[in-house]
Amino acid sequence: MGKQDVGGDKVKEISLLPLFETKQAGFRGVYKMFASTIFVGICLIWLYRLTNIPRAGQQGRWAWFAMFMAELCFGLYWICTQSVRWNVVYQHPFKERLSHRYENKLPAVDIFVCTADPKLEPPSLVINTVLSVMFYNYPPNKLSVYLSDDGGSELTFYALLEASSFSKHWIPFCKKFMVEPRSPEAYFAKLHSENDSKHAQERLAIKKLYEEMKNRIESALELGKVPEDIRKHHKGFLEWNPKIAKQDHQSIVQIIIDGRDTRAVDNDGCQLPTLVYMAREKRPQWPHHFKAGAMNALIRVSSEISNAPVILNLDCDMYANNADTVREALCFFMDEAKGQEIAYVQFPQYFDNITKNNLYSNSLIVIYEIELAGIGGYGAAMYIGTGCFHRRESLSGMYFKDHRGKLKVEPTKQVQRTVNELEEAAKVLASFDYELDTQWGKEMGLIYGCSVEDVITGLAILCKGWKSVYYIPNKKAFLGVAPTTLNVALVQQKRWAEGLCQILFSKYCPFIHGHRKIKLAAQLGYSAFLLWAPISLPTLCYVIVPPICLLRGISLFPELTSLWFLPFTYVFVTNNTYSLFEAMWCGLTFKAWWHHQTMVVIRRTTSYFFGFIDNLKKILGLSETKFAITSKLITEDVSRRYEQEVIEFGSSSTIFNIISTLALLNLFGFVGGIKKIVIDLGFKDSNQLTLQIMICALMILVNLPVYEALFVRNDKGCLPSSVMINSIVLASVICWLVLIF
Ligand SMILES: O=c1ccn([C@@H]2O[C@H](COP(=O)(O)OP(=O)(O)O[C@H]3O[C@H](CO)[C@@H](O)[C@H](O)[C@H]3O)[C@@H](O)[C@H]2O)c(=O)[nH]1
Ligand SMILES: [Mn+2]
Repeated sequence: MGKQDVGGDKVKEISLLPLFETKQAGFRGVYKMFASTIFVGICLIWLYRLTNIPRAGQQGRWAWFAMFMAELCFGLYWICTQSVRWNVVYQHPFKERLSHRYENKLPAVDIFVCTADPKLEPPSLVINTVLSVMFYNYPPNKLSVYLSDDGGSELTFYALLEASSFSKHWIPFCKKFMVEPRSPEAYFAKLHSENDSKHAQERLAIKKLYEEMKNRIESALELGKVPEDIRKHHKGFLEWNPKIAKQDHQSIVQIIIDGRDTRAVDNDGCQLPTLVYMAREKRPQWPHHFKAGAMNALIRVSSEISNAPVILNLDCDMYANNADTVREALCFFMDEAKGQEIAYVQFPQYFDNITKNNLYSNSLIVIYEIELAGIGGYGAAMYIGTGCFHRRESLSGMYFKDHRGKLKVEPTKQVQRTVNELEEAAKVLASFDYELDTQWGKEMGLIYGCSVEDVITGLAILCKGWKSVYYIPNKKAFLGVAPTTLNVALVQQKRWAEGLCQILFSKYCPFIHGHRKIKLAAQLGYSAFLLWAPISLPTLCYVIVPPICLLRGISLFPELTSLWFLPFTYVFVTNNTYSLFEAMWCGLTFKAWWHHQTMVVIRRTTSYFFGFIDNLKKILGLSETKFAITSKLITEDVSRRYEQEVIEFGSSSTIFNIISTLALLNLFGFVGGIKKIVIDLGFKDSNQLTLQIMICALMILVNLPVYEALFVRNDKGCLPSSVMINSIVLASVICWLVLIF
């Protein structure tokens, strides 16, 4: 519509329309009523435990208390998980309105990509992410892409150089055919039907270029170094000498493409975005604070070079899938009424390599579609790392009350300074000394000392008076790589559980620090995550105590014929039916939901438990924060089993010994219980043990893949015989001890 067509009033009206809209999810009333009935059931269970305590001296008194404590914890935890379901909201940005109002006043955006290890995070993966963000539907002179390489590797640097040359072909190709996704690897992996059009021909040509580049990068990786003839072509390689190691090197900053340079153009003559390689200084004796340290160095280095008011952070494995994402995110920051107070906009983290039935339950889809949207409903969306847009001011530690005015449109451009000068200045900012005796890692930037630097930083920002938004776009904005083996998945979960629990005891505990800044319901919502590690204790109790008591014929649950039986069954059945319904609503299959049940038991009894223990150690000063990088490498053998949805155990870690022992314990308990009923009791009084036997039976069903890996499978991913022997011995000893004492 031309400007002439609309009267003055109409123009005004359009410019007053909000840039985004918040809609509440439906059926909230119905859900609240339904949840109340479960709550009544939970209270009845507690009442049953309190009114039926075995008398002193009677068998199973301690077991009874243990069950009561476990049910008390589950009940309270359930309440936390409700607060994320009462106020689920979904956001809708209007990018046309943004263009209409601000097309010539769009702010600059800095995009940070983090990588840490060329072996676990192959450079070809990293540059796919970089290439995917070099061309958004956004003015290229307003985009700057920074790669932080904590691996300090010339191989990654080399890959980035290759990517910068390739981008000159890739961007025009994407533009010409409106190609998406803009990660070449993901794009070429898609099936393309037409074969002889102009598009197809050009695709073949560019695919060849891409594959040649990938080969060069991969053979350098195999060689372990960049070939001499290539090294000669870029002065950047001079930074690497044989003495440089991952944990021991000076700071390196290289502006590979200078977006200010009018000669920095693609093959069509269009401007390219700025592209910067950074490896912050590392010395073995100094802690480097993992991703948080990298992000803080990036914040400073970028402030010297492009200083955009908005920052997007991506992990190296998470490519951009939607070219409009930047515009959509800006709708939130630039909304006239509510945009001012928004510190960050978090997108869900979807994955590209999830199997049909979500083996390992890695897609976290219910968390993304419901729980995080629920916390977002209270204006306190969680910052969960990759896929988050930040307002630079809030990320640099500014309080909301000190913040003035809108996003700056023109970044403070460094027009006069040469690339060399900028690089030298940036190197100082990326050096270790720079942070000494400053507030970086405490009050400024990402917070140090926690293995979920993101969540704790998000809370710190909210506590400074800012609000945040969680936004699920219709077309997925980013796609990443999820773990493909059980071990890697559990190590990742352990890191999360440990870090989340640490927040509970830190000064950023939402209940204390967040008091009056974050709504109570949101505080409870955060606890649903922060309590992952502690919830392992009641779970272990529920997995261990019933089978042990079965062996001795001690009854812990009401009889089938008693009315108390009802609340137990009601809570159990409705809760699980609801979770199944929720999973299916999010698009999961029944089998995926079932995998999730297996994974919940495995995670809670191992990862979360170890996370809890390591937290205690940390509190006692016995250990320090660690960060085990998630491997993004997939070997062919493993990948085949992953595709077939066969769980990959394949090593003999403590974790697998525990999983197998618990599975066997429940099997033995079940057998013992049946024997008790049939032989010892001759079916008399068997009602007393029914519920307990059912619980063991469920545990057995959930553990079927474990038995299979122990006794049936013989591929490389099965459980090694050492684990089989350990767990049989351990479970038998436990049973034997139970029976003789
Ligand atoms: O010393 C380090 C360690 C890690 N990273 C980077 O941090 C990112 C996340 O590491 P990853 O091993 O992939 O961990 P995940 O558990 O998959 O990451 C999730 O959890 C992290 C911690 O909560 C968040 O930072 C991430 O954004 C989120 O995707 C990767 O890009 C790494 O390259 C560094 O830059 N330096
Ligand atoms: Mn990751």
